[in-house]
Amino acid sequence: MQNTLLAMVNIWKTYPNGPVLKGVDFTVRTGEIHGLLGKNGAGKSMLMKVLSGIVPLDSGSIYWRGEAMAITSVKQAMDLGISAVHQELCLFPELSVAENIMVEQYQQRGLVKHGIIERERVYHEAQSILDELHFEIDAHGRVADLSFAQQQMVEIARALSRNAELLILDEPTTALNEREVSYFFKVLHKIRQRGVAIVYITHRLKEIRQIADRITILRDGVNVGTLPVESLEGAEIIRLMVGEEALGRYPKLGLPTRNELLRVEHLSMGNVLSDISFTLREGEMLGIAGLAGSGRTALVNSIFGMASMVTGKMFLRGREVRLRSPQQAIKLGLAYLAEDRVRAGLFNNLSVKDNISATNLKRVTAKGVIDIKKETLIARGLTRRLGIGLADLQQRVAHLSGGNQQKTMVAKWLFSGGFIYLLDEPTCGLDIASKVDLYNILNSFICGGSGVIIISSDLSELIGMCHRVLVIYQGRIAGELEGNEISEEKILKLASGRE
Ligand SMILES: Nc1ncnc2c1ncn2[C@@H]1O[C@H](COP(=O)(O)OP(=O)(O)OP(=O)(O)O)[C@@H](O)[C@H]1O
Repeated sequence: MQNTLLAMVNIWKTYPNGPVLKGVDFTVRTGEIHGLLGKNGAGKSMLMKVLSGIVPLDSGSIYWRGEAMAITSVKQAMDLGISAVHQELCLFPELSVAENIMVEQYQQRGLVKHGIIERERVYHEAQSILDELHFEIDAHGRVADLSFAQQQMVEIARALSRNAELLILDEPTTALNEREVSYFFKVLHKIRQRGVAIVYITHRLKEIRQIADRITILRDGVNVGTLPVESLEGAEIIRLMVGEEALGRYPKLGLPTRNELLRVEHLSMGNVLSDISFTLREGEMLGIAGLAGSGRTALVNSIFGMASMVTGKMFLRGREVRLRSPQQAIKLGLAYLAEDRVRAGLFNNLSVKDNISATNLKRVTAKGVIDIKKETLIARGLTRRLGIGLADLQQRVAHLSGGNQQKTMVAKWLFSGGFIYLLDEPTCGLDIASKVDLYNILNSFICGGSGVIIISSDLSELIGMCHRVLVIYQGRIAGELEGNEISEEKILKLASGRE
């Protein structure tokens, strides 16, 4: 086992609903970046929870540097040198960067003298850790004032300051823009050069190709392959993840466009949006592209009645409307899947069924009483169509995998029964098969005469699925592309103000 830092052997974990990890073997070598892939619910996060001491295993063995270890707590995992950075960061926003990095190590590093914390030394030590990693972050700054990407760096600095030898990163680039991702990758390379191993969980195959040395693919709680990244074609990875040949990734429909559903005229909002005009027709999927901060999200917020100081006109099926609240928007047939939904829009302690029906109880209520049969039937139909892996509809949302929580959020809005769907980054966190499921559901909506607006930073998704794409640059429509004109090059040119 030369060079092997970690070996997890025959790991089992079962919940009342059934086994989640079924005898998984998993190894990590010193100083490698190891991609961990698999469909939503395959067991990736669970395997890492076992490794980082959050969840106890039922049976199996863990070897650390060749020695058998029973990892029974997060502290013990950290003491060994195993640190996880989760998607929901665990920082104190009101404290400084230095305090966040050092807070657990004051005693250990001798930073407390006569009961008083030596602030200057705290800042100095934290700054030298940040500088050594080439993170351009001021240790005096308040965490709440940093971007998400910078906060992630602070978490990583904190983990490395505790001498982590294995860093677990769970979908670390989800909230980063392209520039931040390329900076982040440089950081990961530097960390690897220090001999630290990284387990990198993601659904983005392109990233895996760029960054990983080896990959492991989990399917339904089983390791179906650990291989060097260059030995596998993308299609082969997908086949291993999904267990079958992947069907067409973008099932775009070419429907004849019909009546106008939505018309926006000269919409402006402070200095965020300026003179935006466009239409959406029945049977159409309209993409909105633009860099982070270009005004993409502000645009859909203002259409959904969530923004103030909006000027201009809006027409639904030819009739002028003034939307002043999301409630009013929902009533008139708009549905909005917001970008910041990650778990925030779900009631964690309620069942999947209750979460789905919460947006439109009227649809399942007769004479003031909820028709449970109808509610169950619709919820079951939606969870099946979206492929939400769950034992039963009563399962609490808190116990779903991240991707399945995401799909529940989508199901919830689909249930609301609108005819104009505003979707902000709808496939973020979904595996490849689930993305296709979602596209097919959207197709069924446009076939039924609805219209869909998708904001996405995934350009191949926009190119693959949309009939038209509006590109926003600094709050204005920089250009509109249609049919074969829609290409990555053109979108990027318009989005960066170069055309
Ligand atoms: N506390 C729990 N109780 C019961 N089942 C659970 C619990 N936590 C997770 N599970 C189940 O374990 C399975 C694996 O979940 P896990 O979070 O590891 O998936 P994942 O591969 O990380 O997926 P994703 O890509 O969606 O994040 C899922 O079916 C999930 O519902």
